[in-house]
Amino acid sequence: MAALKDILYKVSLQSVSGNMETEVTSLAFDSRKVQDGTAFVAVKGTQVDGHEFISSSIESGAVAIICEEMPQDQPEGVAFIQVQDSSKALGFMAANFYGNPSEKLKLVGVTGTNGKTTCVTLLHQLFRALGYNTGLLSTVVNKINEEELPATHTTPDAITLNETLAQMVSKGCTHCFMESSSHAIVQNRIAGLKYQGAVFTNLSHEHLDYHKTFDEYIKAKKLLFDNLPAGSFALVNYDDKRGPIMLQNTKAWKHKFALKSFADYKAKILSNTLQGLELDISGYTVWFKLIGDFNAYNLLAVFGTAVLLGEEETEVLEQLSNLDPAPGRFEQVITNTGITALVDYAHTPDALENVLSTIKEFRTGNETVITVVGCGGNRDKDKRPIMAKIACDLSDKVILTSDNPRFEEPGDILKDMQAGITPSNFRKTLTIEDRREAIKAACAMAQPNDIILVAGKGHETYQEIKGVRNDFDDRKVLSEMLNLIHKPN
Ligand SMILES: CC(=O)N[C@H]1[C@@H](OP(=O)(O)OP(=O)(O)OC[C@H]2O[C@@H](n3ccc(=O)[nH]c3=O)[C@H](O)[C@@H]2O)O[C@H](CO)[C@@H](O)[C@@H]1O[C@H](C)C(=O)N[C@@H](C)C(=O)N[C@H](CCC(=O)O)C(=O)O
Ligand SMILES: Nc1ncnc2c1ncn2[C@@H]1O[C@H](COP(=O)(O)OP(=O)(O)OP(=O)(O)O)[C@@H](O)[C@H]1O
Ligand SMILES: N[C@H](CCC[C@H](N)C(=O)O)C(=O)O
Ligand SMILES: [Mg+2]
Repeated sequence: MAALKDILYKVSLQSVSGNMETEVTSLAFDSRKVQDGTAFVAVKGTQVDGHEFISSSIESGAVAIICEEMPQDQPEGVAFIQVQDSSKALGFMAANFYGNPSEKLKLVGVTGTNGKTTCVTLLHQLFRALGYNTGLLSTVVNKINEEELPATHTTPDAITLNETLAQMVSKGCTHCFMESSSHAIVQNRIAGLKYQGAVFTNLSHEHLDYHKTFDEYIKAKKLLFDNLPAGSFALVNYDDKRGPIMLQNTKAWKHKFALKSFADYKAKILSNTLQGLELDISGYTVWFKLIGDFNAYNLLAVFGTAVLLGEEETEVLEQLSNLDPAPGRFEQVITNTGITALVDYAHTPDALENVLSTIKEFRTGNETVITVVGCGGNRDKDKRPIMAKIACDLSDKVILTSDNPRFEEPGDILKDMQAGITPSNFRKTLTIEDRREAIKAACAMAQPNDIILVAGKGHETYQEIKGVRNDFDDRKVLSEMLNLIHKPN
C-alpha cells in the first residue's frame, strides 16, 4: 500500500484531477485484474486501447486512473492523472510501488537477437557457484536462487518484473541477470529500472513484424544503452557491425568483447568439438561444455560481465568451465541408436546458420544431416523463406514443418518457407505439417552415424495452435521416435 503521489515519483504529469494522497493497494494495466484500491494504467496496445477499459476498471474498484487522454466521465472519489506516455509511467510506477528493487541489487540486462538466454543462464549459474544469492529473468524460467517461477515472456511486464525483483531482494539476492528483449524496451517494460550494466550479444534478422524496419529494431536495442546511468557498464560484441552503434550515446563505461576485433575481453578458439570448446581466454587455456563457435561469444560476454562486476578472472574461468548450457540449446538427445540427435532453439536465420555450420564442422563427411524446421505463426514472415534456404543449403535433407502456428494456417506458413527453396534444393526437401510426423520421418530416414537437427523450439514444451498450447517436447518426441524406429538391441 502506498500514496498515489509517492507511486508517481519521477513520472512526468500533464494534468491531475483528484486526491494525490489516495491510498493505492495494487497496480494493474489489465482491467480484468483490477480490485478495490487498484491504480489502473490505460495503455494503448497492439490489439486494443486500454483507455476503453477505464469505466469497467472503476466499476471493479479502481481508485486512480493513469491515462494519456482524460475521459469525459470522471466519477467522484477517483483520481485521474494524465501523462504523456502511459507505458513509461507504468514502468516508473511499478518500480516505486515495489520500493525500487533494482536499486537494491546489481541488475544486468542482456540484449541482442541471439544468445540472451544462454548468457543470463550461465551468469545465474556462475554467480550461484561463486556463492551469491542470485536472480534470473529469462525466456525459459525465472529463478530466485534455485526456486523456479514460470516465465511467460522473455522480459516480463513492468509489474511482474518489479514484483519479482522485490522478491529477489527480500530473499537476499545481490545480483539479477535478465534478458531485455526489444519488445520490452520499446514497450517500456523496463522503464524505471536501474541497471548496473548492459550487454549486447549480436543483431540479425528477427521480429520485423513488430519493429517494421531493421533500423527501428537497432534503435530499440540501442535505447537500453542510451538509458544506462553514468557509473554503470556497457559491454558489447565488437565483432558485430552494430556493436559500436550501441556505444554511441551511452553515459556508461564502455567495454568490448571480441574474437576478431581489438577489445577488452578477447578469446581465441583452440578447438571446437561435439564435446565442447577449448578457448584461449585472457591468456588462460580453458575447456567449456558449450558447443559451437557462436558460444565463444556468449562465454566471453559472461566472462567480461563477471569481471566487470568485480569477480576474479581465474575463479570465474574455473567455475564457468563446469557449467552446462541452457536447456534446449544444442541439446543432445542421447539414445543407443548411433544417430546424433540434436534439439536447438534456432528460430532466426542467423541462429540456424550458426548451428548448421557448427554441425558441418563436426561431420567427417559420410553422415547425412537431416534438419527438421518450421517458423512461428503471427511472427516475422520475412524470415521464413530465408530460414528454409539456409536449412537446405547446409543440410542433406530437410523436412519443413510447423512451429507454433498460433492463429495462422500452418499450410500458409509452409508456403512462405517453400518460396525460399531453390530448384536445385527442391529434391532434398519434404513438407510435413504435423511436427510429430515430421520428426518421425526424419528418424526413419536416418541411419547410424547420421545427424538429425530439430530446430526452433528448444526448451519449449508445447505446440501453440489457435490459442491453445498442446503438450509437445521436441526432445521427448525425438527420443521416442528414435527408440521406436531403431529399436536398440
Ligand atoms: C506484441 C506484444 O508484445 N504484445 C504485448 C503487449 O500486448 P498488446 O500491446 O498487444 O496489448 P493489447 O492486447 O492490445 O491490450 C492493450 C492494453 O489493454 C489492456 N486490456 C486489454 C483487454 C481488456 O479486457 N482489458 C484491458 O485492460 C491490456 O492489458 C493492455 O494493457 O503487452 C502485453 C502486456 O505486457 C504483453 O503480454 C503482450 O505480449 C504478447 C502476448 C506477446 O506475444 N509478446 C511477444 C511478441 C513478446 O513480447 N516477445 C518478447 C521477445 C521474445 C524474444 O525474442 O525472446 C518477450 O519479451 O517475450
Ligand atoms: N551468440 C550467438 N550468436 C548466434 N547465434 C546464437 C548465439 N547464441 C545462441 N545462438 C543460437 O540462437 C538460439 C537461441 O539462443 P538463446 O536462447 O540464447 O537466444 P535468445 O536471444 O535468448 O533468444 P530469444 O530472443 O528467443 O529469447 C540458440 O539455440 C542458438 O541456435
Ligand atoms: N521469443 C521468440 C521465440 C520464437 C520461438 C519459436 N518457436 C516461435 O514460436 O516462433 C518469439 O516469441 O518470437
Ligand atoms: Mg531468450
